[in-house]
Amino acid sequence: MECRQVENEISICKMSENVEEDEDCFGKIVADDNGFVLQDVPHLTDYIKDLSIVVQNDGPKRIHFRRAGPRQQVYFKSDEVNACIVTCGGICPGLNTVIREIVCGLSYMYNVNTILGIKCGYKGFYARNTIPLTSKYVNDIHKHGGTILGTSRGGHDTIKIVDSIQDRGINQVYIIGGDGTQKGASLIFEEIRRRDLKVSVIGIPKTIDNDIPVIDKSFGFDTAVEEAQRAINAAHVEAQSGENGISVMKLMGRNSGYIAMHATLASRDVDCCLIPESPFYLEGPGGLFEYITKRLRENGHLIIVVAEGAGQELMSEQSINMTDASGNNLLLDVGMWLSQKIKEHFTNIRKMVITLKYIDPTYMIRAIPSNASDNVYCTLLAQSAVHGAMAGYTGCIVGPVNGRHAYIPFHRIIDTQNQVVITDRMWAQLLSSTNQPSFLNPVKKDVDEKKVDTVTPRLSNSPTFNYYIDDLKDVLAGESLQ
Ligand SMILES: Nc1ncnc2c1ncn2[C@@H]1O[C@H](COP(=O)(O)OP(=O)(O)OP(=O)(O)O)[C@@H](O)[C@H]1O
Ligand SMILES: O=P(O)(O)OC[C@H]1O[C@](O)(CO)[C@@H](O)[C@@H]1O
Ligand SMILES: [Mg+2]
Repeated sequence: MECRQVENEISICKMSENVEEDEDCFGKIVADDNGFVLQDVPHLTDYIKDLSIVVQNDGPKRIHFRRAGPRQQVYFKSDEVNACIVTCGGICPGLNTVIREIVCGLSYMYNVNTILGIKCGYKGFYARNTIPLTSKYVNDIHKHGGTILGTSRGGHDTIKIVDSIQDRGINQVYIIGGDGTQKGASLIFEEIRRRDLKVSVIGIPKTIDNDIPVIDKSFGFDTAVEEAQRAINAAHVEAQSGENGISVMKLMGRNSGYIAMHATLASRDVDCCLIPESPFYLEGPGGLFEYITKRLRENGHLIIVVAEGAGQELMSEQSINMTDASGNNLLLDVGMWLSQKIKEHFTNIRKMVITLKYIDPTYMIRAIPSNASDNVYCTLLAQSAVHGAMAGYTGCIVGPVNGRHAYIPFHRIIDTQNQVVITDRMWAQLLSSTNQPSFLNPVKKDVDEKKVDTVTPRLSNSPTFNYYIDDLKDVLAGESLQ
């Protein structure tokens, strides 16, 4: 019997003989037809035969995903593989690491030598030259921010892209990008499938906003939060040194306030964190101005971190209704607007002396190379992607779900966005740590009611809790028990 310990918890064994059930002291071993065995734990019903079930939950079954990793069955010969890699959307720490590790993974683990870099995002498939990628070429790229391939927004034309894939004889497509990119990847996969092409399409989710659902977190997020600490430190020094010092700092987060929330919790110097998921108001009891007054009185200074997507509904007078090339709404500068409103209120109306500094490190936190933990994470993602493509999986992204790397079908992640759930524990912890108002019970609202409908839904259920990796399925060499 060949046994293997998986992550210190689960012993999965492959039997050379067909053992159906066995007793091991007080443990149980149960085998299935494929030769996989479950090292089960004792249960009361093993020895109390008439034990009755008190609650029987017949609700819908939980969703499981196929675990990522190497497989016994590989569907591509090394010299047959013609792979390509493309990066799309905004930049993010770790892009180059993922590129490097896909190239090295293909080359070292599967002896693949034909890998093309597609230049400048989706439009590069039909409008640009390609870059031949080798392990030597990518050797040092993880030490640099950005993407060596270049990236872009817009320009997704499914037919032209798939024509180009077909014309070039590409049979593995690695697509690194955020929510928009993965929507585009899903369309490419569908067209490839419609044409019956032997082409694996694997997405590697990228976004510092951490807004991709299902996965635990996206790469680059940790690095961005860490870099934000440097800016918060500067904001703190400025605020501490000025008379009634107020620092307003804007961080990225179009629809999701994860960076702002984590940067606030990590720093302990931030007095107030404003995110898109939690509408706020300025005037009146429980409002931001009242809180600023209180903090200045107590502490002499204060730091506000605001996610770029927060408070958009408050800036009705400046509405621009414009989109970028990918169709994303262009946001108004909430940091600038908020700074102006605070100045007006305290200087003009309250006749107070304040020293306000507006700090905008938004691009600085995403233009850097990934930190150590993101590097490890990027490597695991890239290797999972390579194993998946070589094993013939397609139409999916790779990513960790409840701590285990998995293959997740595109359709699971493209219809929703991951957002901070303000009724969840983490936001509650942030409110307790900053002591800021929750803004949940406004006496006076500044919100332009007409605009509220146009903003992203505020409360969503955290989808992560509903997803599990089934340890029994697909753990060893990729064969499912079912
Ligand atoms: N619904 C869609 N269908 C097809 N392609 C899309 C779609 N949305 C976006 N894309 C394409 O995906 C690419 C990147 O999209 P986008 O600019 O929205 O960035 P993203 O991948 O969401 O990354 P991020 O927002 O984190 O920077 C663009 O080339 C865009 O044309
Ligand atoms: O200015 P750009 O490059 O369009 O990117 C800005 C956007 O990119 C993101 O960082 C996502 O990548 C958002 O937070 C932000 O709104
Ligand atoms: Mg996006």
